[in-house]
Amino acid sequence: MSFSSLVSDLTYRDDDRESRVSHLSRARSYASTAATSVSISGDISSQLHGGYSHPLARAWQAERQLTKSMLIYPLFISDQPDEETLIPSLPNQHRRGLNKLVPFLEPLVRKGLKSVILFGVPMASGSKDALGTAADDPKGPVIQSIQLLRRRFRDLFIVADVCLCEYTSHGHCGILRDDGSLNNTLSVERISDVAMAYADAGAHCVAPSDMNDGRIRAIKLKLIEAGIAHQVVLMSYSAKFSGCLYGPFRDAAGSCPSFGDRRCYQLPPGGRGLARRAIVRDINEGADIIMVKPASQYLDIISDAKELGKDLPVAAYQVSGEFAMIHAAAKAGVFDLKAMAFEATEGILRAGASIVVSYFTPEFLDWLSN
Ligand SMILES: NCc1[nH]cc(CCC(=O)O)c1CC(=O)O
Ligand SMILES: [Zn+2]
Ligand SMILES: [Zn+2]
Repeated sequence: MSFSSLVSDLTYRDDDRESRVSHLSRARSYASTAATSVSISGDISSQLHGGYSHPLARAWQAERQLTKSMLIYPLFISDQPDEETLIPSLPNQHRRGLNKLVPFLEPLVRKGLKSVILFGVPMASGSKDALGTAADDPKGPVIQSIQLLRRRFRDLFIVADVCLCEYTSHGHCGILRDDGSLNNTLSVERISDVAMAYADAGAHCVAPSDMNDGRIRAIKLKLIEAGIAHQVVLMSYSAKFSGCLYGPFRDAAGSCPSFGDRRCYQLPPGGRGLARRAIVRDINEGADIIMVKPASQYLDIISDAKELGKDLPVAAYQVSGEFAMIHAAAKAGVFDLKAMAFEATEGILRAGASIVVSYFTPEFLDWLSN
């Protein structure tokens, strides 16, 4: 038996401690008698298996290991206080009213949930208009839930997504000109007002996902002017790509554009250069965290964000389509759900993210406890 076949034999018996030990002593005695004939010069660096033979040693290979504090859980908050509706295209996820929020979150917070991101969903007829007035309605779902969650969960970090598409009659992420294109100036003015309203209500973090140019600077300036810039995190969805992965979210939030698409403000999937420019711009405008979205299809962009903003945390949003796709494939027997959820997330962390927005958060809280 050759030394190398003995070693691979050992590897295959990794789980069987008894036989592993006896093989080990055989290997040692073989190695000592064969020492004169085994050349150890030159190719020592070819021996890698030893470095990851144990589960803990395997975990140590990752620069970053997933922890509960890296996770942000998206919540869809309806303006109907008692609503609790399953979203068919987004497995296990619900749209919930204010009265359903605390009972739902209590067990998750007990399991170690650290952060949520809030999306308001106005269901009442007539609540949408051209300016997205409902977005910062003090009686609306986002402001109400920020106040409720701040009161009920002292340590929960509350992120408010800032956009208009859930609240506008046309479903676009800003205020439109007559020709249907975004009026950037008016949109930035409105978006920064909404962000301020959420920060005033007590959001720890505001996260504009609208993609209007210059909104990070506008929000930062208003936060400074109001004297609260020192206690609010500004997380920019800097590199948000248009594509087909937001479908289930738009079902959940009722935010599908009534005409056209978002290709003139969200980035084209091939636009790596544009993404890099947007990331640099948002850092210069005062972003505290850079987000890349979607996640798994854009790992190069996550790694670019980490390179360009090496002193900022990078967040990645594993979006509704990525989540639904993993569920569908697991259901079809392609792979095990948990294994894939970890593999996808490990890829996202490896690329450079240290914050992950994920619909898998409740599952991860269980999986990371064991
Ligand atoms: N500005 C809206 C918004 N904020 C977060 C998401 C996507 C999240 C997901 O798909 O899970 C979207 C959808 C969109 O741009 O249409
Ligand atoms: Zn939007
Ligand atoms: Zn949004």
